[in-house]
Amino acid sequence: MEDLFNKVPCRESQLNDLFNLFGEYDEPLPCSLFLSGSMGTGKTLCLTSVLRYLGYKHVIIDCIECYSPKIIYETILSGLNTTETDSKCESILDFTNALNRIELNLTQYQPIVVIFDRAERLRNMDQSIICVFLRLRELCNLNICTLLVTHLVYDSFYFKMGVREPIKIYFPNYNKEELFKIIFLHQESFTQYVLSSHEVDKEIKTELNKPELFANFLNAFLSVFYRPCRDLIELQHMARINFVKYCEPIIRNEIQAQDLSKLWRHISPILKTSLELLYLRLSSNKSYKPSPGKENTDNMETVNYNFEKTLKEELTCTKTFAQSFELPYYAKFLLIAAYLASYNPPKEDKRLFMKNHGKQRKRLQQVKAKAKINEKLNTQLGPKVFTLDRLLAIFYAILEEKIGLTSNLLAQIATLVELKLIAGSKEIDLDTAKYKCIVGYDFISAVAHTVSFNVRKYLYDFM
Ligand SMILES: Nc1ncnc2c1ncn2[C@@H]1O[C@H](COP(=O)(O)OP(=O)(O)OP(=O)(O)O)[C@@H](O)[C@H]1O
Repeated sequence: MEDLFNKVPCRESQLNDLFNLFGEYDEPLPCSLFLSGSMGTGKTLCLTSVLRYLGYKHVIIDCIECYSPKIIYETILSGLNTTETDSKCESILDFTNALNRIELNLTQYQPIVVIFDRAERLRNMDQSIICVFLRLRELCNLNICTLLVTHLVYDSFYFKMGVREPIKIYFPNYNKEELFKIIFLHQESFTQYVLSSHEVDKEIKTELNKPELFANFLNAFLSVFYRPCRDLIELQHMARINFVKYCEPIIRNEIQAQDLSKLWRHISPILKTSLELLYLRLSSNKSYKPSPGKENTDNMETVNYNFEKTLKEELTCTKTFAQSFELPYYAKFLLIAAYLASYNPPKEDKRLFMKNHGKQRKRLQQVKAKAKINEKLNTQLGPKVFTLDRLLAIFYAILEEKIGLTSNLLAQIATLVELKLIAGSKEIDLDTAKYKCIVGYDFISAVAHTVSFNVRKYLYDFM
């Protein structure tokens, strides 16, 4: 058991609670438990470690994957390895009947734990379902315990009646010392990660393997990252990236592993820059490499500067900016439609967006006129105003699938206005609303790229 407590540090009280509640093999389990705490606070880890240690039968239901009651019932039954898996289980009655039938196959007091991970999703289902799960013990004769695991507090689960209050266990966020202790557990894997991407001689390898080096780095790292981020998973990810950078001057023999102040001066600007990348998970292919000839310490600042510049460029480039909005699928098409409406003359819409638009005769006058206009491209003249019905017409023309005009769709136009990607009124009025798309070509082509749409093909300027 000591081994388990060492593997899951800083969670002694929660582990003890779980051990006490689950008790001995032949003792009755509590009816239901409620585990809450922010993401990455070790809820799943503690629970699975305890259950594995005790050897209790358990089924984990991910409420995102099991999105309907039927799938939940069937996953529980198949998780219990019963012969009932083939039979259909459509309702609560079928489910409890099936549980009562399997009872015969199990030893009478065999403990069974059913875990609902991301249990907040259960709130979207019929209220009776969650009530049934919370008092499953009473509905069948099994020694069964239901466990809800969620990042919400208990008060966010509204029940009307018929609920037996579960026993609650709270997982608070880790403080700085605890985060240090947990990340430090994986010191070896961090060092292996550095060694896997660099060739180093034996002497340096010994230096890199020293726990003191990693401890020093982690202290420096947490002094910068602890304030803006408490998420263990993100911290581990950022620490992994930055530890490589911390070790690089040591590998290049530019800084001694013991020279803490030089190492701090080297890593502190890099840490500050990578703070801006928290949660972004940008591609790390552009990681900086010193160009040949820049191998002494004097050039280190230039290297750092270049690295910062690359990161800043990546952050400020239009593509990253466009993607950072994370627009939904139809909103992207609405924005593209708005761009096309702003930069194409309305009289060309028929030719651009309709399949059978008929032939257009080219009169000399027209050719001349076009040549004249082309001197000033629409895309350079700035956006023109368009009406809502024109926007919707273009939207439906460029969208291959046919979807209904719902209030959801119209609300997305209001969102685009709110995000300042389109200028206009937030009130959607088919008769009077006028809009203007205010994003540039680079932005729209980055957005269009994500939905595999070629904007150039539909722009009058490029015809
Ligand atoms: N005390 C700890 N000791 C060691 N590792 C930990 C500890 N707490 C969390 N972790 C690690 O953090 C990661 C996330 O933990 P876990 O999945 O248990 O969190 P969670 O609270 O269940 O998160 P979520 O709500 O997102 O499911 C895992 O990789 C786990 O190993």
